[in-house]
Formats: sequence, structure tokens, C-alpha cells
Amino acid sequence: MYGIPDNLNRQRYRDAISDFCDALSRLVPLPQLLLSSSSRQHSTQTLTGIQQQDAIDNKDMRPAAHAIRSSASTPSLRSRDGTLPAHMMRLDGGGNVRVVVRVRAFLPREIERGAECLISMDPITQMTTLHVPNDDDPANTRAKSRKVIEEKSFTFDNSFWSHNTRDRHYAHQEDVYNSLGEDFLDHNFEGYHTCIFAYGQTGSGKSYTMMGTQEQPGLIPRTCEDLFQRIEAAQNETPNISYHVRVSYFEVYNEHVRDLLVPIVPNQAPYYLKIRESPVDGPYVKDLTEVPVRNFKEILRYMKAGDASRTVASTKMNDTSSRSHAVFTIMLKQIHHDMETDETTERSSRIRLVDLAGSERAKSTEATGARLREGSNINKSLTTLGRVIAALADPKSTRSGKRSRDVVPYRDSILTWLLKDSLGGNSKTAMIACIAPSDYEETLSTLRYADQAKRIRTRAVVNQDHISTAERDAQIAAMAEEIRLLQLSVSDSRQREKNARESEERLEEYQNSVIAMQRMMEERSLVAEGKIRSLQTENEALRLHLKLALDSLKNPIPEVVVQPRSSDLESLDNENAVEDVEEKGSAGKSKRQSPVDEAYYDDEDGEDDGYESEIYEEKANDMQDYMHELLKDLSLFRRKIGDDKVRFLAESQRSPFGVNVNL
Ligand SMILES: Nc1ncnc2c1ncn2[C@@H]1O[C@H](COP(=O)(O)OP(=O)(O)OP(=O)(O)O)[C@@H](O)[C@H]1O
Repeated sequence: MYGIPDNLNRQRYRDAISDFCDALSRLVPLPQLLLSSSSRQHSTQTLTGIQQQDAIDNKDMRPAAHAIRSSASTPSLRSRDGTLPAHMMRLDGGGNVRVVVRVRAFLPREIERGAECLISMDPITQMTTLHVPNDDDPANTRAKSRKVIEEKSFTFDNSFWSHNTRDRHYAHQEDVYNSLGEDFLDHNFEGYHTCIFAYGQTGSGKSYTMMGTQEQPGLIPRTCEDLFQRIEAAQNETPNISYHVRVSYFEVYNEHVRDLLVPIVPNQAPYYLKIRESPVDGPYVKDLTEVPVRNFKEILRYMKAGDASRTVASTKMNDTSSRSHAVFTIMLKQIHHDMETDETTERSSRIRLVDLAGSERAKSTEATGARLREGSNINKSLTTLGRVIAALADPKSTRSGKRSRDVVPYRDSILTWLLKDSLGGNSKTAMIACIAPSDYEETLSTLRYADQAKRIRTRAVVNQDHISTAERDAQIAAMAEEIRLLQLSVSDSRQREKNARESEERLEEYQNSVIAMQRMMEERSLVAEGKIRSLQTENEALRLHLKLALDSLKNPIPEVVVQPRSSDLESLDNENAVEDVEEKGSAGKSKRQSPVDEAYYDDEDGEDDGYESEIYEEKANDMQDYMHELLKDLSLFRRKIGDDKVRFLAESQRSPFGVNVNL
């Protein structure tokens, strides 16, 4: 219904296989046997001979050379046609946070100091191994002071090898998007909220993975592009579905929320936004700009504008270090209008793409003053994120009940409070753990974080509503009345200036209602647009049908008499020489007398011509009248919808959408 039947089928197919695997795992006494057998089977099916050799080589992980020869991440293994290895499918369908890890290339300063790569990745098991550093690298002296320093291995949903471009398994930006972003966009079209966040130490490649560069766009621009490509394709297929996209972009800097879509005014202190919590939608940023976007170009413009106003600074670890957590959110609404029942079905989903600031050690960054304060705030929120992840990964805290809710310290930092829903609620969530290739201590901490996040289960639901036109009208009317009453009480309480707090609360309630009503009216005009599109398509079809009908009535196509070719007659003559001599005369006669020919010749003679054409003329006129009536009805209906639209647009211009009402 929503223009992505392939994706829905793919999802259904995955779900079915996932169920099957679950059932199978219950039958198998040792579930590990099932997993290992499936991955074995997968490896033989998918890997080429060279890839298998790579995998075998990989067992011997410590060659003498600088960089460890590592098999690559394997985006190709996670095929796009839905044939996932069974163990991955279980994770995919089961609501666990999906966790992938990506290792970046050496930076010039790492090459200069002769750093060694401590990471290897196995393309079959998706295992990432962190090796013990040698004594030469000064960056790892802290690691050497640990009591226990040993090789550690972790298995993730994907291990993306982006260390050496020459490696055949190198994971490009496109591979990361194809393995993760594409699937998550499928979920959004199905009506699920999603969240992908990049975590890792400073300079490990989070911004590169999420935003990328002009030449190598990352997950955010690719998601935007794919989103609008899909919308365009679906709209061509089914005109009665309207798609509405809004976007917001904010950063959490020093425990304050700043709107990145509001331009910075020079010489003015930045304006920070407040956080509120609604019982239905959870925590949200009050007065955050949400702009409607109609195409990829527009969304890209907002993305770039927001990105340009992010707080970035140069540190010793990264020339362009993000000093804030950035949250880019896309709200997608799909409205399907059923012309027969006059009912609308709405699916709303939210895509959250989060580029976290990097964890950092003050000693490594050599930060002082403002940078040091930023660093400690970043670490504080990341530590809280760690505690939230630990609490959510703990099976005790996932049980429902008051105590369990208290256990998760969402409110201890702005970041975790805002991501509450994405981390432990209604969302399908993925974590991209970015790691540098040569830092034992920091990488181990990131991998442990990521390993813990694997155990978090979220409870995503499809956000879908059915509503009839009458219900929608009633809702708008009720809302208008509510707004009127609130308006009265706001001015009343203002006049009396009695209770400032109460007045503010009422004002906020009023603003929220106005915004909700604006959205509802905007959606109504979208439905009207969908109706117009459907009627236009129907109108065109009727026009064509009418034209064809009139053409065929006015110019009936005469039946063609197929005359045998002379060569055919000759061969027939030779074969049936004797009979032919006798029958030739009568054949000529019967040809002249066949019913088809009769009509043809009758026409030629002009007999009955006047009578036949009168009937055709009469039928054509009747049909034309009927069609004219239909077209008249249609244009009346169209005009009515057009009027409605003009009215709604006029209403909306009085208080434009996407701009928050500040009274
Ligand atoms: N996969 C990759 N391929 C090539 N270069 C990369 C890759 N990942 C990161 N880099 C480079 O590494 C440097 C640091 O990356 P980036 O700025 O993305 O790190 P970060 O984790 O966002 O850091 P911070 O937390 O300080 O903002 C950049 O110069 C970036 O271009």
C-alpha cells in the first residue's frame, strides 16, 4: 500500500525465516550448534576461493609487518536480497540494538610515529579482535601499565574494515549505507521510529561515517537521498499517497540544547532550548525548528547549514573535533487516502541520526580552558550514556514496573534524556562503534560499550492511525474550540498577572495546540492534494476512454479480407490439381458470397449506410453526453477541493508551518 511492496515482502520473508530459526533453535539441544552450522554453510555459499583463503590467513593474525593482515568487513555478505545468515536474522528481527564496528585508516600523525594496527576482523564470524600492542608505540604506554593486557575478541552484527583501501574487503561509505542505512529506511517506511548513533573516542571516524565529505558522503546524506528517491518512485506508482517530510537539527553542547537550523547572530549569546517531556511522545525539545522539506536538494541545504553551525574545534587528537552531540532528525509521514471509503491511514516515523562527541582523555588532547570544560561535559554525558546502556542491558531493568524505570538514569544527562525513546523505547536502534586502529586502551573501552549495547532490546511498534474525513473534521473543530478557550484563559491570566507559572504553562499548552492544529490542517491539505491527483489520473483515463470510444464509433475498422497470395495458390494448385480444376469456379463464387465479404460489398454498394450511421451517430451522441456529465461532475468536485486547498493555504499563511509560534 505504501509503495514499497518489495521491502515489505523482504521484511515478511525475513520475519518468516527468523521465526523458523527460532523454532529450530528450540528443537536443537545446543543453539550454538545451529549458529555455527549456519555460518559455516553461509561461508561456503557466499565466499569465493580467495575470500576463503583470506579468512584462513586471518587465523594467523600477527604477521611481522606493521599492519596486521586482516580480512575485511563484509558488507557483501549481508546481502541485499534478504538472504541473511540465520544468526543475524535473529538479531535483526528480535528488537535488539544492532551493533556494528568500523575501524578507520591511519592518520598522517599515526603513520609518522610508526603506529601499528592492533585490529583484525574476520569476515565470516564478523569478529573484531584487539591485539596487544608492542612496546614501541608511545601512544600505548598507558595500556602497558594495566595489570592485565591481553588479546580481546568481540562479535558484532558487522565489522567494517575501513583501514586499508587496497584491501579487497575495504568497507566504503556506500557499503556501510547498504548494510545498515538501507534496512533502517525500510523500517521507517514500515512505520517504525529508528535511531542510528555513532560512538567512539575522539578522532575515530564518527563524523566521517555519519556525515562524510563532499566526495565521500556518509550515512546522513545517503539516507536523505534514498528517502526522496523512494518517495518519488512511490508517488509515480500510487498517486493517492502523500508523503510529508520535516527535518530538525540540534546539538547538545555543554549540557545545553542549541537549534542548528537557527542562524547564529554575531555578538549575541547563543539561545538555548528547554527540554520537556510529554506523556505520549516522551522527552522533546521545546520550540525546536522543524522545517518541511520537499526534495533532496532542500534537505541537503538544511543539513549543510546545520552542520556549518555545529561547535567544532581543533584539538591535538583531531583537527576538526566535534565538541557537541549532534542529532539530525527526519520526520516522515505517509498519508494514504482511500477514495472509496474516504478514510485516511497515516504512518509516522522518525529517523534519528546522531553523531556523538568523542570520548577523550584530557592528557591526550592536551586541552585547557574552554576545551577542557567541553571535554569534561562530553565525558560526563558519555559516562551517563554508558550507565544507561549498562542498565538497559541488564535483564533486571527491562522488566516492566516502577523500580525498573527508576534504575535507568536517563535524566542524568541531557543527551540520554533526549535519546530515552531511542535507547530503551519505541525505536529500532543501531550503534556504530568507531575505532582508531592503534589505541589499545580507548578501543577496548569502545568495544566493551558496544558489546554491552548488543544486549539492549527496544520495543518498536508501527506508528499507524486510521481516521475518516469526518473524524478529522471533528478533531479540527474540537481543537479550534480548545484553542479559543485557552486563548481566553491566557489573556485572562495575563491580565490578572496572578500566577505567572500557571500562565506560562497555559501559554505553552496553547502553543502546542496551535502547532498540532496547524499540522492537522496541513495534513488535510495533503490529503486534498492526494485526492486531486487521483481524480486527475481518473479524469485522464476517462478522457482517453471517451476519445477511443468516439473514434471507434465514428470510424469503425472494416474487417480485412485475407487474400491468399498467388504463390500459395500455385502450390495449392500443384498439390490438388485434379480437385482444383473441378472446384475453382465454385470457390470463386463462395468467396464472393462469404458473410464477411457480404458486409464489405454491401458497404461498397451503399445499402443500409444511412441507417447504420444514424445508429452510430446516436450512440456516439449518447456516450458524449454521458461523458460530458461525468466530466462536469469531476470538475465541480475538483473545484471544491481546490477551494478547500486555497482556504487551508490561506489559513496556514497566517501562521506558517515549520515556524514555531512564539507569543
Ligand atoms: N573510514 C575512513 N576513511 C578515511 N578517513 C577517515 C575515515 N574515518 C575517519 N577518517 C578521517 O579521520 C579523521 C577523524 O575523523 P572524524 O572527524 O570523523 O572523527 P570523529 O570521531 O568524529 O572525531 P571527534 O569525536 O573529535 O569529532 C578525519 O580526518 C577523517 O577524514
